[in-house]
Amino acid sequence: MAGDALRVADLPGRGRGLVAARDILEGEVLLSEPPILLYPSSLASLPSYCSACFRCLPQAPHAAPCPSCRAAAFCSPACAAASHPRLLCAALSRLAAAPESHQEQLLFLLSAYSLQEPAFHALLSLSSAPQGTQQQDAASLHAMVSSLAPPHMLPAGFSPDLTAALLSKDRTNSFSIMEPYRPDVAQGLRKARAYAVYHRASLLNHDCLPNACHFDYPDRPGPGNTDIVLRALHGITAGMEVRISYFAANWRYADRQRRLLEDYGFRCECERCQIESKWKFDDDENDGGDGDDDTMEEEHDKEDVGNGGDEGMEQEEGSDGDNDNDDFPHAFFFVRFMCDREDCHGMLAPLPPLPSGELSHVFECNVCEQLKKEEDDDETGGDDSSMVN
Ligand SMILES: C[S@@+](CC[C@H](N)C(=O)[O-])C[C@H]1O[C@@H](n2cnc3c(N)ncnc32)[C@H](O)[C@@H]1O
Repeated sequence: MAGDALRVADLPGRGRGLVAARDILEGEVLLSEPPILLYPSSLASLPSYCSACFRCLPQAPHAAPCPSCRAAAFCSPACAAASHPRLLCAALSRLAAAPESHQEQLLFLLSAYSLQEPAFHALLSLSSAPQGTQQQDAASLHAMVSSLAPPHMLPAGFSPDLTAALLSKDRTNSFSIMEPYRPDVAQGLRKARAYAVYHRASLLNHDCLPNACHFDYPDRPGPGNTDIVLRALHGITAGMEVRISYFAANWRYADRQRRLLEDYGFRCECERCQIESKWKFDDDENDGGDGDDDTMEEEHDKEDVGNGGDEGMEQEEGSDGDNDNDDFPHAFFFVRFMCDREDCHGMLAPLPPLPSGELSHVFECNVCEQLKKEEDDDETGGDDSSMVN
């Protein structure tokens, strides 16, 4: 049972995290949960995605504009009835006049201040981002929310301090729900359609060699299309922490460290970082871009907990002839778990085991959704695989 797989634990040096409550099989679904907060990534994304479920909107006249704000649109009568955050709806028509650099945070704040209990409390209980320049904008963002939202709709407790506290939750705990993968769009140019915060998934800590990865299926039919689904990459022993990578796992050492320090406030000392910190690089390569795709984070610029950039491991490996195989003991991880489709940089997780416990040899990419069949491994662990679709 997916619900039995994880428990929350306090972990030295990492705050809370999710730990395997029992032995876990590779491919198992560890978590499947709806967001506590879901909000559009930008004003520009509104015409493309349903403002309730964030599926791609059908062409006019099948998309129904929100009767209140006329700026958002819904894909079905059910989504129109579900509507979208009430403060956001009330403010949306005037949001375009706000400075573009603040619009994303205003979308977050207006959506967060629309939350009811217990979701609002759950959001506030998440860990806070490190203090940074974005936090210095809290006072001006608070004033903008005050001017955009009708006073009678503002919740009890609305204050500059509460606004600052909310902002500190966003960057560290949000996942991007990305635009659909398209082979003709470079990974670094793909944008988020929405951001989501989760009660349990936002407790996942980072590892540069993760043992799990998450999937989104925003365009799948039926309910639960914005649920996050967490799957084990390989077997996990009871008591071990379950961790994901906060960005594409093939980012270079310096880029990973920079992102984790600036946006998540910690220095990664995982086994892989300890080895790669000893690698030698040309200065220009280690000073390279941060692989930001974001929004992502890419967000473009927002960091989020779970999507990545576009820097390739090949660049890292090839950068220095001194790094031989003894220095790179994790090669098999990348062969087995990184999608090799051009410009994808997704992670491959095995499909869930059969009810009998039989493990799957088919892997699914969490970015391009490609299925890849792993044939029986040869003794060298070579990449003996073929595409299923
Ligand atoms: C999405 S939250 C994860 C849950 C968080 N540990 C908590 O207590 O709520 C991200 C934050 O967890 C911490 N964190 C995540 N991975 C870590 C790691 N590998 N080492 C140290 N701290 C980590 C950092 O403070 C980071 O900003």
